[in-house]
Amino acid sequence: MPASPFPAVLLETAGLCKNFRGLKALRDHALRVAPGEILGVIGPNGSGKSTLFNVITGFSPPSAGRVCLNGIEVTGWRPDAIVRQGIARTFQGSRLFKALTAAENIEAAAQLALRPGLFSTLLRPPGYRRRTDEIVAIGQQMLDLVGLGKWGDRRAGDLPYGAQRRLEIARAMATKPKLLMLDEPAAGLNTHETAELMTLIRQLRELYGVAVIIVEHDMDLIGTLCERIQVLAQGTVIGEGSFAAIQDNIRVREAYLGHD
Ligand SMILES: Nc1ncnc2c1ncn2[C@@H]1O[C@H](COP(=O)(O)OP(=O)(O)OP(=O)(O)O)[C@@H](O)[C@H]1O
Repeated sequence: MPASPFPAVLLETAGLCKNFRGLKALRDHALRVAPGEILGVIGPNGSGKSTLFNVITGFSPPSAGRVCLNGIEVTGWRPDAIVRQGIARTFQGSRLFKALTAAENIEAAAQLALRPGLFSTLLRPPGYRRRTDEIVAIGQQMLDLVGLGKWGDRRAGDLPYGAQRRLEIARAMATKPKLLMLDEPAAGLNTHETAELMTLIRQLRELYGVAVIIVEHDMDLIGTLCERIQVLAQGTVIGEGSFAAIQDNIRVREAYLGHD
């Protein structure tokens, strides 16, 4: 694996495998992501990108290997514990609470990260009120950030599609992640919305120092935004480097770019 141009390591996977009965969806995966880095993961359909996200974020336990965040091994942890450790994600399809308002969607996520717990909710000890205020403030801050500041009271399900996708990112950011993982964030967006999305992702890194891993089929977005790209095919890493380097990589061309 080529060395990362960033010296520090935030996320590290090693020997990561995921088998579904006979199918090896992920084989001996290894990756290092630095704080604040924007990394793209690309590959043909079925190459293991979503499986990688699921294994890192605790939605699917790996068959072998390890995942470490800031030197702490989080392999096999529950998704909520991984969120509290500092990894947040979005999904390919929307997983918003459609009947809740935009603000409530974000506040629910902030609550998970701040962990008020049943005790606090029932007994409301000193500090409870402050924490509730903090959650509402985070919610508004995140809505403003993604351009939905005036839409907090709208039902999430009533928002236009592009706004729902931005709300998903706001919800993930409300957990104050060190690493944000976006699964096909530009899917279904038009050119203008995709450009806005790229600006937003850069802002998130600048304002919060968050590292971002993006799975995306939109090669313009990947080439414009990502400092480094990892390419998967049939669950295996077949290339890694700058956009120019992976375009020149013969294995990548054969497995992926040649299919355009
Ligand atoms: N829960 C599951 N049970 C069985 N097989 C699965 C499961 N999830 C994924 N797979 C298989 O694992 C392989 C990798 O799938 P994955 O969804 O990770 O690919 P992907 O690169 O994200 O694809 P796409 O670009 O189409 O989203 C595929 O062959 C898929 O059919």
